[in-house]
Amino acid sequence: MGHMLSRPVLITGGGRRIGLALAHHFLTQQQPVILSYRTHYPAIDVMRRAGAVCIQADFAHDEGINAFAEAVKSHCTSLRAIIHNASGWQAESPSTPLSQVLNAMLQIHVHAPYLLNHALEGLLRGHGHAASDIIHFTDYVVERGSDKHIAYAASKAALDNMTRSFARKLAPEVKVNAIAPALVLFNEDDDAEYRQKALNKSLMKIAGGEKEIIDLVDYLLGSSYVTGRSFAVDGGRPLV
Ligand SMILES: NC(=O)C1=CN([C@@H]2O[C@H](COP(=O)(O)OP(=O)(O)OC[C@H]3O[C@@H](n4cnc5c(N)ncnc54)[C@H](OP(=O)(O)O)[C@@H]3O)[C@@H](O)[C@H]2O)C=CC1
Ligand SMILES: Nc1nc2c(c(=O)[nH]1)N=C([C@H](O)[C@@H](O)CO)CN2
Repeated sequence: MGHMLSRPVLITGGGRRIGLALAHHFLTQQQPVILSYRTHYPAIDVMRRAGAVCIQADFAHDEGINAFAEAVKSHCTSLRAIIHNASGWQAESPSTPLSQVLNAMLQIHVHAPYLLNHALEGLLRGHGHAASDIIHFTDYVVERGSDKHIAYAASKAALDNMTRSFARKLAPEVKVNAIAPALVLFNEDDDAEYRQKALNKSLMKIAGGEKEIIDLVDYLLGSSYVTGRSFAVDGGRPLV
């Protein structure tokens, strides 16, 4: 039995970028954190020293998801929130069988949230009206599709739909909402041409940055009323 945390926020994919920024934010607020990581970046050791419980997990197969759920239960008897951040942005490519792309996208964006929400429901309940939260990270492409990330967009659309299903199942103790970003962070290998093209796709012409997401997560956790909804963080992209 690991050391027991008091109502931690659970963040999947907390080893880098937005998930790591969220974990750091909550720890700074003295909010206990459990995070999953697949790759052991140096940041994981930093988070551990800061008090986070960091659990290695690969959600590529249901066995890994279910084992992670059991590991979470060994560290806490209740959860403040589950933030489903873990994701793969995989495009279709001639070198990868289509079934492999589709299975990978469904595994991380549908199997993981679906199985973890069911497995950990009991840890979210029992704390009163709107006392717990689930947040699904979807994507702007849920609205309009994507010609280059078809399986990715479809799996995020399924996650968007599950937001409403779990909101109906878990209210009023647990609120369930989605955050649908467009360009929040570039990837290191994004070249100047790609970056400029991507920036031009929104009205605001910037990448939103982690703080936009963190501030919205704080709002959702602080609400006693909002549930079953998706919140776009897209710089006005649909209006371009
Ligand atoms: N960045 C952006 O501009 C946008 C982001 N979003 C969404 O916001 C969320 C955060 O985005 P971002 O920080 O860029 O995400 P990243 O792609 O940078 O990180 C995703 C995390 O998920 C983990 N992960 C991937 N596959 C698996 C798996 N099979 N099992 C366990 N963990 C896995 C990764 O682990 P590892 O490091 O080991 O690969 C990584 O830590 C995502 O859901 C994303 O889809 C949506 C639109 C735009
Ligand atoms: N898991 C991820 N999903 C997405 C990423 C990412 O880096 N990891 N990035 C994007 C892009 O920023 C896209 O929104 C640009 O138009 C989408 N999803």
